[in-house]
Amino acid sequence: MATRQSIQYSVVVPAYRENGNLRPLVTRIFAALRRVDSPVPAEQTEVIIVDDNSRDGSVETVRQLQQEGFNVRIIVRTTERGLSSAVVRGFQEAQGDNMLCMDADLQHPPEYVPSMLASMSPTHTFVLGTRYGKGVEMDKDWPVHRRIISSGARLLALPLTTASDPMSGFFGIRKEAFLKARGLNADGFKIALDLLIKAHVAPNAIAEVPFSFGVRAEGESKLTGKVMIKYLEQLAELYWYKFSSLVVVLAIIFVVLLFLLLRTWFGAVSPDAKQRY
Ligand SMILES: Nc1nc2c(ncn2[C@@H]2O[C@H](COP(=O)(O)OP(=O)(O)O[C@H]3O[C@H](CO)[C@@H](O)[C@H](O)[C@@H]3O)[C@@H](O)[C@H]2O)c(=O)[nH]1
Ligand SMILES: [Mg+2]
Repeated sequence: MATRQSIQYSVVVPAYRENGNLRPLVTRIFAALRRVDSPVPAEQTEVIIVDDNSRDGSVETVRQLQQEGFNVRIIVRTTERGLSSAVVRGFQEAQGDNMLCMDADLQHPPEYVPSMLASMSPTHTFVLGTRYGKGVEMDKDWPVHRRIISSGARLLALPLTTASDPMSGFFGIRKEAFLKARGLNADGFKIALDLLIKAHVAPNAIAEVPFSFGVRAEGESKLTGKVMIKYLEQLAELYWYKFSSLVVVLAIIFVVLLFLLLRTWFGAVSPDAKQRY
């Protein structure tokens, strides 16, 4: 097994009740990394599952995978819940300088992991798996209502970032960029968007990798109406985060202009007023 120092790449997987998906996920990730043309060595890569006390056999599956020689470990949280906070926890625990986040349910193809990891560098501190790139399409079985919600959510984020798919759950960030982010909103599902803004990732520091978003292999989605409301709250916070200084500057300009206008107006009126009395 790889030594602690040799780990350069960490794959963080938030997971809740995903036992059935963990074995195919981990074995496919390492199979992709062991290919001769992989740009990233399997020995320098670890997989971290962040599970919220699913108690569905996930711990036993990971233990079995470890015995088979896979560099995978599982963090079981018992007091916290939620996708974004699980990702943040995984990034905090990661040993690699290049950290990738992906879903457990195989909607993010494990075969893309090597190229996603290799796309990160000191100049490209963020890699984004995008469903809106050239030549890719959402899986044809993806429900229409999810496509509509996804497009609406993307539209609302347009003023915040130039990234083509900031809603994506398939993304990576370099450790040094992650450490710059302050006050992350770890509620909800859209941690990539929060990181893009709060780690101050410049547009030219984002590498985009188009991929086709598949359908869930097993189990069910945890994206509920509550998650969508949380997204709107997160957007409001990010708009304020990004534009509040602009609002303050505009308010100051407005007050100064108003003051000058009133002074000119009263200055012009008062001599007449004196003459009349
Ligand atoms: N630890 C933990 N993991 C969670 C939780 N909720 C969800 N997850 C894990 O997060 C991953 C994504 O959850 P899904 O429930 O499969 O989400 P989705 O509807 O497929 O949404 C995905 O696609 C969206 C784009 O349409 C993304 O915006 C979203 O982040 C996610 O990647 C899965 O591995 C799931 O087990 C939680 O409360 N805790
Ligand atoms: Mg899913």
